[in-house]
Amino acid sequence: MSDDNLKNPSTPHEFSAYGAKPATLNPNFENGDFAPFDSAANPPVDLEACWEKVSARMRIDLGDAAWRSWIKPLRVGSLHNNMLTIEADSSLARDRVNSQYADRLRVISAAEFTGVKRVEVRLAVRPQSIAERAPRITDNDKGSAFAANSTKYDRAQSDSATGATPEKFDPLAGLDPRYTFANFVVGKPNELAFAVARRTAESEKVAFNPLFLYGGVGLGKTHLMHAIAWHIREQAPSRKVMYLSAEKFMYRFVRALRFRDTMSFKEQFRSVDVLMIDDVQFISGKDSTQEEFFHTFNALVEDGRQVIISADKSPTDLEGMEERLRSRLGWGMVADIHPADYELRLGILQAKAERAQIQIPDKVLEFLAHKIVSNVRELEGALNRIMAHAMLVGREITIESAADLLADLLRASSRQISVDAIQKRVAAHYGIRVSEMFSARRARNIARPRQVAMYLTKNLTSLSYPEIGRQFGGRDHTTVMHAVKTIETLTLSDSRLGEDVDLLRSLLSN
Ligand SMILES: Nc1ncnc2c1ncn2[C@@H]1O[C@H](COP(=O)(O)OP(=O)(O)OP(=O)(O)O)[C@@H](O)[C@H]1O
Repeated sequence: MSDDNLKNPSTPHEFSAYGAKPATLNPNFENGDFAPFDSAANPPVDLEACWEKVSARMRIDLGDAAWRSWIKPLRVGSLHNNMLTIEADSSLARDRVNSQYADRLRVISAAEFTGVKRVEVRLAVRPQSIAERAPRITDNDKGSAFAANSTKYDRAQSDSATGATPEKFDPLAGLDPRYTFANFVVGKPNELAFAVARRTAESEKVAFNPLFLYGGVGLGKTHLMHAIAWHIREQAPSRKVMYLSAEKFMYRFVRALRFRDTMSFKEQFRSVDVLMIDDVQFISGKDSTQEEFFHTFNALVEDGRQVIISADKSPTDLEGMEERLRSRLGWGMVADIHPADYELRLGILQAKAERAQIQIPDKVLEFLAHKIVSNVRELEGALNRIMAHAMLVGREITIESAADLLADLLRASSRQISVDAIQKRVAAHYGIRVSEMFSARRARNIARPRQVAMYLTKNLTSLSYPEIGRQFGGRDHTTVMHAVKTIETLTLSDSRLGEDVDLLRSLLSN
């Protein structure tokens, strides 16, 4: 869709995947076997015209940059049984739109597809794009599990990498323009990561090498990585910065092997001033990619170039990563991003609502900050839904209407159990102080409840053994493993303990 089309919605829309076809026909019907849209339930709908309106509203809503990156390349596919299919040109783009903009697309589509009683939105990859796809990488390719995190940069690289000729490589294409330091809200849980990221971006000389940022899903690692790249690009344009996901690093490496082009691969990566690799855990268990990464890493660090890495775990907890690489990754500055606390969640909501210039009452923002505790991405998703609704109905949103709109998210969120809640509940049950969960005391009346709490944490949360150890006063992961095994065994023979554990589990789960 060209920008002109937006200004003039009557201009026929270039529909490259299918050729120019009448807008009210379903392009999914091949060989001229066209059927009117949704003939059973609704009158024919001018899909192109409706989609243009949706797209135009998304443009106003998201701002030009995000719209250009993510919405503009989408095509309207079909509308069948109230299911509107929107097509992206790659699975990376589809997943990204799905995770970031689907709610807003749904609400706006429901309003703009007039004449249709109800619209559900589904995102798909344009069939032509699937056919064009390069053969998949066999080295344990994680595929779409990672696609949601990929940027347009990845998509551009991936799409251009499908041809047989060496692709033109833009090392910074597709950095998300919203991911800047200015747009990053700082609070206790992320202040260290923010400070070192800023320092690294501002330093003319290599600051910490490597800088290793880690934290759970959706807590802002990619945001900080992009912010560093933006800052360097603006302040020191002569420095050569390369940013890419570890998935893409592997992709490019495998491709270089396939085209026997490893020399130029090495040259490309070793000639940069700053190398940024996002989600490095992706290469866990991928031995040859790790080997190549190890050599690239060493070459750069030895040559005094800056390396910046992000991952979902600390270097020592990266399972499936070679020991020598894990230890190198931990050599420089390691900074973690903790889950956002209430104040930070509220701050992020306020900043985002303010930027979107949409009035949401404080009470509603506070309600969201209390209820959506999983991660910032989900928090953003919830706010987007509320803002889209506020924009559409033009009425002030209340806590009740927010709760209705977010019923599914709130249910999922309330099922999440925190270590803190487990420790408090177990301590209360056994009549000990919560602080004993972290203490070094080994007396049986303290040690056993602590083991029960570790066992429940392993069972009711997704935390790893090392992470649990840290939450229990910095204990070693082997201590946690021992505790879990002990309780598992004891509950088989000690019915009293078995009952205690069952009771606690059900109290915590409901
Ligand atoms: N402190 C913050 N201030 C503003 N926005 C934030 C903050 N933290 C996270 N976000 C936003 O939350 C969303 C998710 O962040 P991001 O993609 O950087 O997470 P991530 O840690 O890289 O996740 P993943 O592990 O899935 O790769 C982004 O839209 C980002 O802008």
